[in-house]
Amino acid sequence: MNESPITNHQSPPVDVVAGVITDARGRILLARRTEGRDLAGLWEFPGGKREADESPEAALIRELHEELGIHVEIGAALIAVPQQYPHKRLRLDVRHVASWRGGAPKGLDGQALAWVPPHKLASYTMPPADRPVVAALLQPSAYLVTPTPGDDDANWLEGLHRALAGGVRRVQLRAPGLEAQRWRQLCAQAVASCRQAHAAVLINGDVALAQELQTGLHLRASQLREFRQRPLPIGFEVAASCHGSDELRAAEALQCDFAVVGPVRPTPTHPEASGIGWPGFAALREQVSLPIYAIGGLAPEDILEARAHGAQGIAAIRGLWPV
Ligand SMILES: Nc1nc2c([nH]c(=O)n2[C@@H]2O[C@H](COP(=O)(O)OP(=O)(O)OP(=O)(O)O)[C@@H](O)[C@H]2O)c(=O)[nH]1
Repeated sequence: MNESPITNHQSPPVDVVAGVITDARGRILLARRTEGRDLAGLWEFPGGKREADESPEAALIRELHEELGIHVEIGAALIAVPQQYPHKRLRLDVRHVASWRGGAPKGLDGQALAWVPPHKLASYTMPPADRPVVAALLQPSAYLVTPTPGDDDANWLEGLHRALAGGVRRVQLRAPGLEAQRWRQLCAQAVASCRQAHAAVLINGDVALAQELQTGLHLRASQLREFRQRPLPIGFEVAASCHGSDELRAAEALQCDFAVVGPVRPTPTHPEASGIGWPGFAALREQVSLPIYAIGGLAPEDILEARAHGAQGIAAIRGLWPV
């Protein structure tokens, strides 16, 4: 290691490139970091540091040849995660590997290799920057937050059906100020629709209703202080809205599955808040290893840019609600 032992949040990040190599059975290749290196023993996506004069693609091609003995063709970008570690900052730029030749990958540096079915990735201990990478591989890139229903509940349910038919697979049911009994009934119907579409569903703010309807729970930022432990058992998703690093750390301490951070851009729903922009988002993102959706004036066409700043994707009310 040649990094300074003194944490310097302003020091430029180390650029790291890594590849998602998938075999014909859909399994993903992980490599185990060898003894004597930083984060030894942890599993990671094969790759390494980019040299100053290299493009990310050239660096990844070189690293995978040196470490695994294969010649790869680089595919689509998955996510680039800015991450603060105690002694350094890095930006982990992860690409899919479209194809390779040169036979089966071999651990040429003496590193153990494992072909891992996607649903088992979470059981491998990985560095903090890899948690958002695994989430980007497995979880939805869009998180719909429902608008408050107007007078017509059927119309609102129809909007939800259309969003689900359009591919939304994670939904937060939210309607601040709606009368409790009406909202409970609407939620029960909405939960049934989400289940039918195999979409994850989280209820905003109301633990009792989430428990009753057996859904996930989305905590408002102001609720983070109310809980000392995860409010629902593992297996029921818990998420939180966060605006700064203290709230993100609180969400991580509560073992939230993911967070939502924004506004990236100013929005009509929160006109008082000026946007933090993508650099502001990335600066918060690197403080924790939680998967984080970006919110605030975003729509599906922003997902690629969101991923380039380490986001799981975008969360939106209007941007994901069919007109
Ligand atoms: N290749 C790879 N590196 C990762 C991943 N996640 C992650 O945090 N890293 C970090 O990115 C850096 C990669 O650099 P490297 O693989 O060339 O490691 P190295 O031994 O030269 O680095 P070191 O000097 O930090 O020990 C390491 O600090 C490593 O911990 C990952 O999934 N793949």
